[in-house]
Amino acid sequence: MIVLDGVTVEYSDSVPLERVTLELEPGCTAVMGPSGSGKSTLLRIIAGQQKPTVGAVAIDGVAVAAASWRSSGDPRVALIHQDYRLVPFLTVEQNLLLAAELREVNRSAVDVDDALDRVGLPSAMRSRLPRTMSGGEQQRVAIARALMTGAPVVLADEPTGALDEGNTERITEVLVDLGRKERLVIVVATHDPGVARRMDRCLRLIDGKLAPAG
Ligand SMILES: Nc1ncnc2c1ncn2[C@@H]1O[C@H](COP(=O)(O)OP(=O)(O)OP(=O)(O)O)[C@@H](O)[C@H]1O
Repeated sequence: MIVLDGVTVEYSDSVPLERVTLELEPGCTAVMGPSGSGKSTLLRIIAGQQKPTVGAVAIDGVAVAAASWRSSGDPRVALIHQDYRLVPFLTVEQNLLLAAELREVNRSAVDVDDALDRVGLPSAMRSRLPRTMSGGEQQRVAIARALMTGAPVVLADEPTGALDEGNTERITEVLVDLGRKERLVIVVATHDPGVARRMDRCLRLIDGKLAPAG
């Protein structure tokens, strides 16, 4: 379980998160809120990519590790972006293996076909370059890359923001399955009410504060 305790993020001219306290269980949580309400900041804080000004974040009782010269954040968390961020000159397989290597995943746990299968892509796609794939396929590769790390927490920042309706549906389905069937903690920042409805729970941020549930 992820616990945020009184998390505030403050810059000289803005306060993107203010005293946010919440618990996130395995399953799917949507985070909605207007542009600038702090959704991406919240995901970066959970991933350890940014330190709160005040407050604490822990996963299963252990404080989230901050990014350092060796890592981009806590190894228990994988972050997926709207624009996929695949390495363009590497094949699908190489993109996935690179993620496992950077996270120092045990070789016996590295299984490219399994990761592709879990996001509904055929193993024949292993040798494709990202530019030869549709946006929806690339986003599925980005999710498979997150799975390669073995992280029990997968955060997705607007994962369907650049996709059409059909691909939005497919990506949402993949994330929902990972939360419900595999019991990963899935947190999805989204502007799409249709995506949020599919999740188990929806949080709302307004000006950096958590809106009351309901
Ligand atoms: N490094 C920074 N320095 C100053 N202000 C920042 C910084 N990073 C974010 N902010 C501010 O924090 C606020 C929240 O930004 P954030 O990206 O978390 O919002 P968001 O809800 O994800 O927005 P969107 O839906 O448009 O992606 C914004 O007002 C933004 O300008």
